[in-house]
Parts: sequence; structure tokens; C-alpha cells
Amino acid sequence: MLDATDEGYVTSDGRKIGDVLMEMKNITLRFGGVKAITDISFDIRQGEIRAIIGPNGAGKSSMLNVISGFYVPQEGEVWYKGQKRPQMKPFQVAQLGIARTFQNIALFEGMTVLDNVMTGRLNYMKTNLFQQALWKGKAEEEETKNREVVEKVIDFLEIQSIRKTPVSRLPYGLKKRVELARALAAEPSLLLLDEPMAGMNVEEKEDMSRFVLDVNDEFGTTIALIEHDMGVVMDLSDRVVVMDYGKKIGDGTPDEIRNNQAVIDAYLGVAHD
Ligand SMILES: Nc1ncnc2c1ncn2[C@@H]1O[C@H](COP(=O)(O)OP(=O)(O)OP(=O)(O)O)[C@@H](O)[C@H]1O
Repeated sequence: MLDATDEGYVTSDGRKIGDVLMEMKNITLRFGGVKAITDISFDIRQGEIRAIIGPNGAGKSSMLNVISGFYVPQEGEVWYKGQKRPQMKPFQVAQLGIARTFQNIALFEGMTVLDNVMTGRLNYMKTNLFQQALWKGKAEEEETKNREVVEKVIDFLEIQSIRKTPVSRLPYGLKKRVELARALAAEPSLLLLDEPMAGMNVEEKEDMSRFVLDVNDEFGTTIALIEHDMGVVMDLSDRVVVMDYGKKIGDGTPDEIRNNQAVIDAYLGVAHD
């Protein structure tokens, strides 16, 4: 077991993981008669890479959607930065510094890579057209800052050469990287990745894994991800939550999860009581 105190813990590769950033407390989510999540609690700590895994239909996407504010659970509480988060719309959650990517790429296909990444700055564009006319200086300052962040992200994710290319012309793996760039442009405190490697070939998966690790390392961004590829999850994550039929059946380091009998049974399809 990790010796996670209130102040955090140190990973096997020597990274310092800090205080609790987000805490899910006794979350239950139902769709009519279907219980997608049953009484699940776990936390996400500052600076860590936290995975949520589980077989098909386990409730992973539902959980990610609760974190992002898209679904409101019938029971339980979401705590963020030490405060109970009230019921919020997804755009308000985004304003709290939580950005996400989607399982099915959700980019503006007709727009260039640069323009797509710029949309990640929308929450920072405070001046409207009227204000821009009145305070040209302020609007220019804002624009400069937005461009700076966007260019930094584009450099970081090595997509300079395609910055003017319409997204529709890009191969799948690069589209996924542009989605990551857009989420990063928001300078999130918590980055949610919904199956970042889905549909990728081995080389694309290796690239994406490297970028996820680099983002965490370079910007200190806390990352929560759901992913089907077990190899990727075990390599990338500091701690893993395992769900099965809407319940939490495991929570720990990749090594602990590998040796957890309930997890092994769930993946082998052992019958439930
Ligand atoms: N919008 C919805 N309406 C009704 N039922 C839903 C809805 N979304 C999910 N469910 C049900 O909730 C359960 C959990 O689904 P969820 O998509 O969260 O699982 P998952 O672990 O992400 O699955 P997968 O790995 O296949 O994407 C499933 O039984 C699913 O059918």
C-alpha cells in the first residue's frame, strides 16, 4: 500500500505527489433503472497521473462525465481544491481549470490546427467586441498572452509543421494530439483524458504516452484518464481505480492492481454473486 498521508507521497520514480486536488465522495449515478455508478469514493492528488479502468460498461465514462460536470450524480459529493463543488454546467467546471479530451475526437474539422488550439483559450477571452473598441490595449494584451500560450503548446506537442493545416486532412493520431493541445491551451489544473490511445497504432500510442508523461512532468498538470490498453495504463499511472459493474473493486498502484484478485477475476470474466 502507498503510504499516502494528507501531504501526499513520493512515487517510485521519485516524483512528489501533493495534496488532494479532487475528491469523489460516495458517488452514485443512475440512468432510469440502470445504476452506472454505485457509491464510489476516491481522490486525485496534485501532480499525479490517475487512471480509471474497468471492463466494458463498468461506468468509467460515466465517472469522467461526473468529474467534468456533464452528469450530475443523484448521490454523493464532488470536492475540488478543498471545497464542495456545487452543481455546475460543464463550461463552469472548465472555468475552474478542468479541461478534457473526448473518446470520439471533437475538433472543428474545417478549421486549422492553430484555430482549433486557440478555442482552448476561450475561457480566457474576457473582453467582448464593445470592450475591445473601448480598451484596445487591454484586448491586445489578452490576445498576446493567448497567442503565447498557444504557441508554447504547439511547440511542446511538436505540431508546428501542421499549424495551418485543416484538421480534416490529418491522420487520426495527429488529430488526437491536436485535441490534447487544445485542452492544454486552457492551462488546466486537472486534465481529463478519455481513452487517449483508442484507435491508435503502436507508434502513435508510444508518442501519446510520451506526451502525457511530458505534460505531467513539464507543466506539473494533474491527469486523470480512462483507457482500455492495460499496458499503457500500467506504464503511465501512479495510481489506478478499477471499476466493475459500477462499483469500485480496486484502488492502488499498478503493482497492487496487478495482484488484486477481484481485478483479475473481473478481467477474466469470473461470474458475480
Ligand atoms: N446516457 C446513458 N443512458 C442510459 N444508460 C447509460 C448511459 N450512459 C451509460 N449508461 C449505462 O451505464 C453503464 C456504464 O456505462 P459507461 O459508458 O459509463 O461504461 P464504460 O466503462 O465507460 O464502458 P466502455 O468501456 O464500454 O466505454 C452501462 O450499463 C451503460 O449502458
